[in-house]
Amino acid sequence: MSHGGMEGNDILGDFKIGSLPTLIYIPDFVTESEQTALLNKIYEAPVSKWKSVKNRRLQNWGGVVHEKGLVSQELPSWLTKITQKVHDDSGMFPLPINHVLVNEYLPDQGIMPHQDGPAYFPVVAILSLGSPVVMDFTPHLSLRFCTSTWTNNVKDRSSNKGALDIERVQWLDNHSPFSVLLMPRSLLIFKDKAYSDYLHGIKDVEVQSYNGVINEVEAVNEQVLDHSLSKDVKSIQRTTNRVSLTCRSVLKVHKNLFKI
Ligand SMILES: O=C(O)CCC(=O)C(=O)O
Ligand SMILES: [Fe+2]
Repeated sequence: MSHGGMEGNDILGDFKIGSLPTLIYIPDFVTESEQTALLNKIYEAPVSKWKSVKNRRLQNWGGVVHEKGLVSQELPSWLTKITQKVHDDSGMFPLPINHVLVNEYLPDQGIMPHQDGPAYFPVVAILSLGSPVVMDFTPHLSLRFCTSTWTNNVKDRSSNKGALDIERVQWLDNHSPFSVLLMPRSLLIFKDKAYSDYLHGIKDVEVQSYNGVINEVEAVNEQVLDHSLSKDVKSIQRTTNRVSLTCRSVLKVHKNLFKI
């Protein structure tokens, strides 16, 4: 099914940012009125739908994610409208999007650097609403480079240690931290290495610098429109809440808990 607007776009060609092959940033993915409609639906949900976690509140849609998969619940139609558009326009999801996490951050809240859980297929799309923020990506050394792992697993330590050290240094040379400015109504997608080799997080501060973000050109375009972006010092003042919709595909789906 096609949803207009993005037809004919070569997503990777037109919206890839930074040096990784699978990091996509699409500004203005939804309109102002779509943003308002989504926020209305999110805030119409009963208070019991919100779960408070450290430093933010969240709503879980699509079912409960366990280590062994998803005990699924149908997404409401106001959400499938957006997940279908994300799926079809991006062409980055081999499976339907069946899970959406809505995160709400007050201006001084963020999310610790983390990697998303193993139950998800390694691609994520984040729709940002409300206040702009900067998301930081930090290289995350895989376990095979950790000393304790190779000491335990590798029989011939002397010959393998050197090779592993070289590989480790090469890996670090190829992975640098970077940051992305997430403007309201934008969509960020990361997949494969951008998903597995980096932690992602948002600082819990009201003022953030966007100097050097890999999509800084985006900030320059938006300054005139968005008063939360200061031009001279390249900073964002987070004056309102930010609400994000994290869209993912869980591979294993169970219709009910008893079948797990
Ligand atoms: O709010 C965001 O942009 C990030 C959310 C996130 O990383 C997550 O839900 O795993
Ligand atoms: Fe995440």
